[in-house]
Amino acid sequence: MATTSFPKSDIRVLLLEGVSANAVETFRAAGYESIDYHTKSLPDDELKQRIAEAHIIGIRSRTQLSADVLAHARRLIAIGCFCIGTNQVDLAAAQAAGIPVFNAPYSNTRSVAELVLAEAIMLMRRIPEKNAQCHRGGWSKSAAGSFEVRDKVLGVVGYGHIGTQIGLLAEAVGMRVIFHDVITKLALGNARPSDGLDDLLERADIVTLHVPETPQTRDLIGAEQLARMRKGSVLINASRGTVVDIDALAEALRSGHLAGAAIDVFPVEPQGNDDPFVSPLAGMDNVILTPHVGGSTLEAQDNIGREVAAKLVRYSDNGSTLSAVNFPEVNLPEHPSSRRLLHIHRNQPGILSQINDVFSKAGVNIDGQYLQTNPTIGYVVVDVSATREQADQLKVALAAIPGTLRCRALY
Ligand SMILES: NC(=O)c1ccc[n+]([C@@H]2O[C@H](COP(=O)([O-])OP(=O)(O)OC[C@H]3O[C@@H](n4cnc5c(N)ncnc54)[C@H](O)[C@@H]3O)[C@@H](O)[C@H]2O)c1
Ligand SMILES: O=C(O)CC[C@@H](O)C(=O)O
Repeated sequence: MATTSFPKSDIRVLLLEGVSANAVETFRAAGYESIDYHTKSLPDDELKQRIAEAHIIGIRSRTQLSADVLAHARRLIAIGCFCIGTNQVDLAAAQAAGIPVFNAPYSNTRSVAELVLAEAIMLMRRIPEKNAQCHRGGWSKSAAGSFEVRDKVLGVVGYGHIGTQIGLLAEAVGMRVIFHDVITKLALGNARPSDGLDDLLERADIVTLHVPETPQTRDLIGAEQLARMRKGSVLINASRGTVVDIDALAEALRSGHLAGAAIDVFPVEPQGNDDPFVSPLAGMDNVILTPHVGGSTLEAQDNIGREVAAKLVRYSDNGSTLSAVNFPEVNLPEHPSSRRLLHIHRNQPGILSQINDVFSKAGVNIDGQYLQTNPTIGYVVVDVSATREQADQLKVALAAIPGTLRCRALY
């Protein structure tokens, strides 16, 4: 088992929002014992207190790791988002502090796509209203407003991993797929790019959103875009709550312009399962409301738990930043006969020569050296033939270099 200059028993792992038990098992199997596990996100004050003590934190989509929160994370070495989205983390602030952020970019893709396909069929058949009526003792056996999805147009906004997957599933049941993306994408199956967002909105019977949360996607679908959608069409949003102006959507549904919607994500979501959910869409029979469960299948959560925990363990044990979303990527081999020094620094002139000076003065043999930089930070990994004591001394000397953000030794 890999050892670190800091005893593993003292490395504190803080896991929030009920991440899969697999994550806990993965950490324990790698020798990490101090695991603080919570089923909810934490209120800001408590989050700041706990993150101040944590070396590794695992979150899902609810916990906001803002620059303000990260300023308290004095000991933190890595962040794991046990999901696809990483918008809840201030990635630039984490990078500036020398903290890599990892996620699971594909583990719940299929789960979201399956749900969206099911919702498309349910909405086109007006099942949400019929279901609600039956529950109230009503009986509305009628084909009015109910359609097959065969030969209908599905408009996919954001043709990435999820968007392409839903496109293929939709074609399998006979839908015609058009898509809009900000970058040129390979069209899969018979899908065709639209002539921009407006064109897609004007042509689609079902519009489904699969963009990330960014400043550009905030209110991407507002009153104007909803008005462009075909009368009687439906909207599905399983991306992020900020992408749709929810009040404008409520109005478009009330007016009857849209026939229905399926919404999984909301501008403000409850912190946990015991907290109330409030939405202008609540109580509308033609709206499927789900509590941000697009990616919540046991298969997806098991995979995510293992995948993200393994990336965090690998970074902590070995220094590899492969697939980090905000950090220079270094894929490192094992180092069975060398001590490994990891140095994360601001990318400023002269720092590399100071790092090299430390090694040349120590007179140790360098067995391997890895370097990746981006305009903000640099990440240098040096494997040396050295005793533990020498490695400790090297770590102290490296940490003293001005511009150092984080420095660790692995034995
Ligand atoms: N509801 C859930 O439980 C759930 C689960 C997984 C992912 N998500 C959300 O779905 C999002 C998409 O996931 P993915 O894996 O497909 O991501 P992805 O990065 O593979 O695809 C996103 C696509 O959106 C495109 N895009 C970005 N900005 C755009 C814009 N302004 N207009 C049009 N296209 C734009 C990108 O170019 C990219 O092709 C995630 O970022 C996450 O927020 C939600
Ligand atoms: O599990 C979650 O909280 C988020 C799921 C989903 O939105 C994602 O980004 O993967």
